[in-house]
Amino acid sequence: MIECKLKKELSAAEGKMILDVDFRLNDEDFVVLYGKSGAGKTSILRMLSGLLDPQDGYIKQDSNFWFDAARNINLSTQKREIGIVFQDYALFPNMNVEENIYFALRQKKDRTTAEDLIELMELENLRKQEIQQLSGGQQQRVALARALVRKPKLLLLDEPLSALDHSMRTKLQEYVLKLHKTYKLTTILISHDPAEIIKMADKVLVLENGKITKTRTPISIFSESKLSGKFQFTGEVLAKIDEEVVSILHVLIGNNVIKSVSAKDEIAHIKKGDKVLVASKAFNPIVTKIK
Ligand SMILES: Nc1ncnc2c1ncn2[C@@H]1O[C@H](COP(=O)(O)OP(=O)(O)OP(=O)(O)O)[C@@H](O)[C@H]1O
Repeated sequence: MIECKLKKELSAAEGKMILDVDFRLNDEDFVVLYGKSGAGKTSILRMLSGLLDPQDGYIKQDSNFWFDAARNINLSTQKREIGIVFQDYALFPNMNVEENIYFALRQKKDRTTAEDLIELMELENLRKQEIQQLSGGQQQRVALARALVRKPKLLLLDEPLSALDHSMRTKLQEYVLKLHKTYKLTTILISHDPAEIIKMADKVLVLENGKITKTRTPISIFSESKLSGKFQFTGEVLAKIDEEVVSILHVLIGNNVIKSVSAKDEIAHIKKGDKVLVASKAFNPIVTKIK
């Protein structure tokens, strides 16, 4: 379990901002930090990893303190059991794939984990490749393998997939989930992409101006009503088509068929032939002249 209470004054564009957060993560949680640019998401990851010192608070992993302002405890990044991957791959350009992964192991000589990661991340054929010759997605696979080679408990991901195109991003999401499960990690991901968040996370911490304002499941965050559901129609389900993480309902309303996208588990109980109520959420009505 990771427990932390972090406080620090940051200099935001509009002036000073107090980052003041208090949260706890259970083992094997997959948590997303979600919020506007400048809300403090990266600062939280930097504090957890020992790259930025909080002014007050503590960070505790099980019974080990990584940081405790009151007792002057502040472990170096290397001594915290973390792996980090940033958006810019931060690999060593003068080393090949294998050397990048093995570099972190100089002290430990744990070849088994390194070899397991090379297999899991499907890097076998790229072992001797220079970093510059790799695609963005391949570089992030190397970065993920390198982050985990010392078997950390906590994986910190600062928008690692945001520079990748859609199909590469979808593939990398699978790799991240595979790593999360295989190594029983606690993972914190910064992401702005609702589809990615719904697919990956168990829990979302919403950050606004340095404070956590909501801790919820992804579905409840992204299906929150933005306006009252004034527009409501009843209809019959003609078809339900299951996609990767969502289901699409085809509903007959009057003489029209409308398609509605929902998270799979949210409408798991709905089947073809059911009568349903369709109500608008963030409704943006379109008006078309008919007469
Ligand atoms: N070491 C620091 N000292 C003081 N202020 C800082 C420091 N690092 C970052 N800040 C400021 O803190 C604010 C929050 O930055 P942070 O990078 O944590 O936000 P973010 O939510 O990750 O944003 P983005 O989504 O754009 O990456 C910013 O206004 C930034 O300028």
